[in-house]
Amino acid sequence: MLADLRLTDFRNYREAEIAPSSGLNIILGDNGSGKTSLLEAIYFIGSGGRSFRGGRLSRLVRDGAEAATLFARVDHGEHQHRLGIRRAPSGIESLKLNGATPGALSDVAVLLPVLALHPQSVDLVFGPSALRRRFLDWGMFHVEHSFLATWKEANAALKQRNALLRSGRVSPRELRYWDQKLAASSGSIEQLRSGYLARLKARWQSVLAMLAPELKGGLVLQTGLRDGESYLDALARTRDEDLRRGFTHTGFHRSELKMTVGGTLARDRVSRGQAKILAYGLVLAQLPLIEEAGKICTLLVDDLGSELDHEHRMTLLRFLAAGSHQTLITAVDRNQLAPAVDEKTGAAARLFHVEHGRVQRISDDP
Ligand SMILES: Nc1ncnc2c1ncn2[C@@H]1O[C@H](COP(=O)(O)OP(=O)(O)OP(=O)(O)O)[C@@H](O)[C@H]1O
Repeated sequence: MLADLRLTDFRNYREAEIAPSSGLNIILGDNGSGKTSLLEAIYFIGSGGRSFRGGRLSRLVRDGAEAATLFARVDHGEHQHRLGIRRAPSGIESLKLNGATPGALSDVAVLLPVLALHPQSVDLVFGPSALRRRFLDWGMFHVEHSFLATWKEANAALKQRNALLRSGRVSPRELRYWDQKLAASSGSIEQLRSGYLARLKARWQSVLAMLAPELKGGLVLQTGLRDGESYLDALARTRDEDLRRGFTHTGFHRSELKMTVGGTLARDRVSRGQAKILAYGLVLAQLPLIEEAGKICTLLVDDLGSELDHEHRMTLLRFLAAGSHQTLITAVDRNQLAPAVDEKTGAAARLFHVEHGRVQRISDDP
């Protein structure tokens, strides 16, 4: 959970600080004031250097500045950690965790599980399978201890196998070696994925039952393996094509997470508003799974209103306001959140106002 964040030269912020509460936080401000950028900065830390906005990451650095820096204090279990990231237009320049340099961005990201609801969330429905697979893997990264090591192993085997395929001098013995490595780690990942997916799907369906009971959602993981086929068999089957194209066509990296509604592929059937509910439901379904693993999620909610009708928006807001996780919601004004975030729930929220890249706390909340 985020205790506080100081950002320098990030988007339109020259220098700003925010200390959100552990519950509901509302960030108010006019169009273009910097609300999304604030959420984006938090997401950047928790996602290991990504943005939910799309576009070039070099644009995160304020115009004319050399680099953006983010310093955060993060409560994780009993401990508080200090995280620091400096990002130049060309890439991450330095990374600090409690004053030392961590081995990888994932060492920082694991301390701050962030989930975001935002206009591009619909990509989880309409976008390529890789996005849904990454989303599923994000949950496992936080929940399954063995996932990261297995995933790194699988990735390394995949890279080596692809390099060998492209080398033009393929030794059958070496190829068999990488087949075995890739098959074993792909099998372990799929096993973890299917266990996690069963739990995620159950949660998703109960969130949907509350948000939009007319949407009967289904999620299926397709590995591309034929009936009774192992990964090793499949790698042998696609070997000739792999050699021809210099690329591995079978493995953990090719699994498809299919989303259906009423038995039809969701992306061919639903409206944009419905897609938003399906996608938001999927994001919200991760929250309890992360919490069951003893972690507290930070949920970032940007521009909730767009494309949702009043009733769906209010149901969603009530759900968010009642949650036990740390939530930051942006809005142009408070009326957008009323009556779901009413006087009672609103009084428990911490309010911030953003103007021209400056953040000001405007409530004396708990
Ligand atoms: N690299 C950058 N340097 C300086 N300013 C930037 C940079 N990138 C974006 N901006 C500006 O930052 C401002 C804040 O954008 P942001 O999307 O955070 O606003 P917002 O408050 O979420 O707006 P809205 O309510 O319209 O969604 C915009 O005016 C944008 O043009």
